[in-house]
Amino acid sequence: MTATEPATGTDLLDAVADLGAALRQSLEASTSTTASAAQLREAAAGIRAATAPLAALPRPYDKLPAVDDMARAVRVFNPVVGVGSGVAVPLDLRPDPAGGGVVARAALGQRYEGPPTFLHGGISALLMDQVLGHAAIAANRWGMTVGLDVRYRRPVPLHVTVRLAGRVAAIDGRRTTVVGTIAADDAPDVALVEATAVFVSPSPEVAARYFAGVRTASGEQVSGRVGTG
Ligand SMILES: CCCCCCCC/C=C\CCCCCCCC(=O)SCCNC(=O)CCNC(=O)[C@H](O)C(C)(C)COP(=O)(O)OP(=O)(O)OC[C@H]1O[C@@H](n2cnc3c(N)ncnc32)[C@H](O)[C@@H]1OP(=O)(O)O
Repeated sequence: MTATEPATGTDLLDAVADLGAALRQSLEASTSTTASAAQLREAAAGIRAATAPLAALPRPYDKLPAVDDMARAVRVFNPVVGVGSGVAVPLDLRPDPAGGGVVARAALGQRYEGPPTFLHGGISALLMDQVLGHAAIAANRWGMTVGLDVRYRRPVPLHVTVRLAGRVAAIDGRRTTVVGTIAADDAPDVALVEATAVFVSPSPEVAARYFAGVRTASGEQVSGRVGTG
């Protein structure tokens, strides 16, 4: 069982993951196709037709999806790790066997392009925020990001397997400092991106104020207890 893998293989979860994969294929194809204007319009019409029945059955945004598992920090529509998200990679974060922290490998596609043939820097920051956040959670230190420092040493190539890693560097009260890198998988010691994030666990009063209205699919209030256990 991994940090980001959903708890159970239900039919709904399988379907959510299947739609997520189709959405990602669609986004990738739309950013890398040479199709004609007529072909693009036909695709747009088909996608709109497929979307309408989903949009007719909305879920309130303060009600968590039935497929989420907050106790294990599994969020199925998370924009980085969520298997149901069209914009997610999705990253498959696992405990780092080299000791401490978490690690994932992925090849990033053209839908994440910034400079031609390279990853968008904002996407690197997004990925690092999530990876470092999971490293904090893996150390039982869930918190909200209060600071994220990203150093872009070299551009991250698209379509090449990269290694994304994070580990807790310091703990101070409710503050957790986490460091991490993005590197080519075949040169893991040469950081292309270096990041440091500070996560702060909200005080109980603040957590209650922020999340009091949030309910799980079965109607339970969401507690501040988030972990990977
Ligand atoms: C019931 C909850 C369930 C949730 C379940 C989640 C499951 C997750 C699963 C999977 C995802 C995992 C991965 C996610 C990755 C992405 C994370 C994000 O995108 S987070 C969104 C962006 N971040 C914000 O919107 C924060 C905005 N900031 C705030 O709301 C507040 O600053 C908050 C709540 C974080 C802290 O507020 P205070 O009132 O509780 O605490 P104060 O007293 O201000 O600070 C506490 C300590 O932290 C230090 N601190 C505060 N800000 C700091 C900063 N910028 N740098 C350094 N230290 C700072 C302070 O100096 C203080 O330290 P001293 O106790 O005095 O030593």
